[in-house]
Amino acid sequence: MNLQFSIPGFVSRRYINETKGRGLFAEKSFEKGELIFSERPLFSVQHVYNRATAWTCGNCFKFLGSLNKQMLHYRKVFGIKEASELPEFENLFNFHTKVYSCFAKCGEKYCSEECRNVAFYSHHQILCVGEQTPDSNPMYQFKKHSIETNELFLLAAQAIACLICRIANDPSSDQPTQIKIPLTTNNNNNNNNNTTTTTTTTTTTTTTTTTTTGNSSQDTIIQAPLVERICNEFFSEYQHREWWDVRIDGNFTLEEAKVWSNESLELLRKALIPLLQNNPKTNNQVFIGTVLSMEFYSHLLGLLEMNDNSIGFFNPLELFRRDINAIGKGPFTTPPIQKNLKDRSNAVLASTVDAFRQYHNEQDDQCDQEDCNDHEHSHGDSMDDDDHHGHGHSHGHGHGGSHGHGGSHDDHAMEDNQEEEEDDVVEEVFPSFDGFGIFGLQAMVNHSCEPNITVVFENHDNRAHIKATRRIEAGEELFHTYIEETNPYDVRQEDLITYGLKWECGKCLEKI
Ligand SMILES: C[S@@+](CC[C@H](N)C(=O)[O-])C[C@H]1O[C@@H](n2cnc3c(N)ncnc32)[C@H](O)[C@@H]1O
Repeated sequence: MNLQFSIPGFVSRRYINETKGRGLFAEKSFEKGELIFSERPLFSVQHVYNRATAWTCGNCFKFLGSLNKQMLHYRKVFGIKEASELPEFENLFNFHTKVYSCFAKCGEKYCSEECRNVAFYSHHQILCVGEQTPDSNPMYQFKKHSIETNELFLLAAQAIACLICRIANDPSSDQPTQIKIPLTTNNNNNNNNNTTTTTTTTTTTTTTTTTTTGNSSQDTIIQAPLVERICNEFFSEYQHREWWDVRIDGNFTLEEAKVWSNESLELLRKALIPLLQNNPKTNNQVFIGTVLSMEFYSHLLGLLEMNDNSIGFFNPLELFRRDINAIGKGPFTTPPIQKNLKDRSNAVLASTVDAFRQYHNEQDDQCDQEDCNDHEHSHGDSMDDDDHHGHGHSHGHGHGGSHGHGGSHDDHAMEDNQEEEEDDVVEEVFPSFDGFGIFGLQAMVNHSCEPNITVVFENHDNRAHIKATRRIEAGEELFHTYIEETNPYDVRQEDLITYGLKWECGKCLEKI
């Protein structure tokens, strides 16, 4: 995790004021459509609901295999026994990756050895449940609980696992020192001066006793300057509050958030404590007590909730299906494919297309029955070729949609989507990848209902590309939208309440 707060000559982070905190600013002018910067997430996960129906690499999220392998995978998911394959021909959306299994055969797949290694050594070795794990396994229980309550716990576990891996692998981490972890609320910390209006957790290895200061912070013991650096860089650099102070909306109550967090942390402790005690680098009571405390966990969840971004891009099979049938406005194969190839391809795809259509109908019925406002992951109608804004997603039950900070789906998003006709929507049969994560620089971008940037995933992997939606002058602040900015004023204000603030961009001031 290398935090980066500027790209010299392109963008830099600046402190604005107490209300807004910091923002990201252009250091040079950018033309409409120009790439401002690209970045990979620090932590990221695929939405659970999306896992069976978007078969992607567990590290970079690229769709796995090839068009044919994708199709065979979904046939297996739906129990379709058919052997026909797509004909070979040059297609814009054709691709080939290898498929590697996790070392421990837990079911996770990767597109390359490099992706498998990166995921395993950065966090997966801590979170992997292996093959044929009994239901009683605490990590299995933790994951099950996250799926049933809130997927944000999965992202938090990944962040904690990354921290543990870094400590465990750092050669200097057995040199104890005094450290301060700014866990308490920080909203408006200055750019370089990371002062918080808070008390901090002070640690020393000279004693194992814990004392309480006048401000209820604890003197605790943690080893290693590395722990300090990691915690400081993370907690000082991003806004955070306790999770239940960040976003409680119609999807879950404050009480639920507290109960779930307690249950979740208890399971995580059961899973991780034996592991931490087994490694001399991490076997420190105070370290364990701190990173697995409710104070740490609730702030970590709050930090993730306040700073996450959605990640989404099309399934190449869907692009292929649209391409051969000239559906939507995407780039089509040139020259157009011959009719016999098109017919053959459609015939091969037919059973999987039918199975997905039925699946989407069942999902929609279930949503209707449950009167659920959680499943913004619409399969289709909101997904036309040009506008993938607001492809909201839920972080499991009750997380209720992402902050939706940007997250246009792919390279078609830069077209003039404002001019898109309301009814010009294209059915999405093969589901897109849908996930969320924390991006170091994007997390510094503030909201406006008149954004000047958009986020696209044009490589069809987790690398976010930030592009200008209009000409941006040097020195201007970059804004993206956390909500569906095309909604009317009242709806936007309602949506913004979940962020605990009222925004006053030009559009809102004029009540447009
Ligand atoms: C993803 S962070 C953006 C970076 C943040 N300003 C910082 O200093 O770390 C989101 C938080 O920034 C603040 N924020 C974002 N846009 C804002 C705006 N237009 N006006 C005021 N505060 C804003 C809110 O506190 C929000 O919860």
